Amino acid sequence: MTAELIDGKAFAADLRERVGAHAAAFAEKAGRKAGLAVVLVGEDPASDVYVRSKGKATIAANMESFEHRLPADTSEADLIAVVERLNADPAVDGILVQLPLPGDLDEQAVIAAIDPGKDVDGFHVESAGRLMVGREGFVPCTPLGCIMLLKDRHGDLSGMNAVVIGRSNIVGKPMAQLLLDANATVTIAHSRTKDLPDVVRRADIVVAAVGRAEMVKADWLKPGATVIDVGINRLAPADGESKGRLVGDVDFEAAKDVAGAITPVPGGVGPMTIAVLLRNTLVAAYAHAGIEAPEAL
Ligand SMILES: Nc1nc(=O)c2c([nH]1)NC[C@@H]1CN(c3ccc(C(=O)N[C@@H](CCC(=O)O)C(=O)O)cc3)C=[N+]21
Ligand SMILES: [Mg+2]
Repeated sequence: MTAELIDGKAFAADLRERVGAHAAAFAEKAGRKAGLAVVLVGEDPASDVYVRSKGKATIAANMESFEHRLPADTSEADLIAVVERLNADPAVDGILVQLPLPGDLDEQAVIAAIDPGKDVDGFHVESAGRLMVGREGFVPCTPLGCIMLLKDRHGDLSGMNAVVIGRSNIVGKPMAQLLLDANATVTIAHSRTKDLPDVVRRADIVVAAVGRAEMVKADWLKPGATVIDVGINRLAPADGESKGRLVGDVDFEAAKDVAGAITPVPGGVGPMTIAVLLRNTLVAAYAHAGIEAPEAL
């Protein structure tokens, strides 16, 4: 191993600690805690574990957690009615509707119903538009967490070559925009990109967000590159395992001997996502209370 490990878990713990202290100060000033509502439709066990860990993290950060669990056969109208109630609820500062939604519920229609001032996931078109034109707004938690890790390591990203692999609305596209805002030279690669290994080899910064286990190989990397692995893929259980291993989109075992720095999976980007969600919720709370948010947030 020659790469430095980028300890997202430790960075996230630090961020949560800071947010928790500011959230306590907020509660003093505002006379109420900041509140995050999470809506989970259906009974996917992985989502359930994840929603519960978010609830715990919210409470640990001195905020209020509201969970709404709805049956898998909930209609779009009923789901939107729940979102509208949360929009109107003054105890709720942030609303997260857990994706993916089951069945043929229209995710875009549901997200569009969220008050953009409570859109702590940053998935609303208003938030996406604000990010694109450089106006203040909520930025999706995963890419914001990634850019925090990159700025922590490199300080200034000006002129660096960044390659984002993946073009989703929730990671790839906002990630590219944040890198561009930091004056990196940005390439977005995807499933139709020609000569992907050669494209990745030019990168000083690689952000892998494709959702394919260990797809990015060590010999695709420029020696010394910084690698941010957004993927969280569960492998099939090997002999004697009850649960498969969790791996990223990068072949970590080989890549760690070529990269300059790399995030592990687990313990890299995943924990940052939750910490940033809490941070966004507290920013929303300050705005709702009409109190200026501390600079450090
Ligand atoms: N509206 C919405 N917003 C989301 O942000 C959202 C979502 N829906 N749906 C599901 C995905 C997934 N996601 C994760 C966040 C943290 C970890 C995380 O903390 N992972 C740990 C380990 C997890 C484990 O051990 O299973 C890690 O990477 O170290 C994972 C996954 C947020 N998502
Ligand atoms: Mg995410």
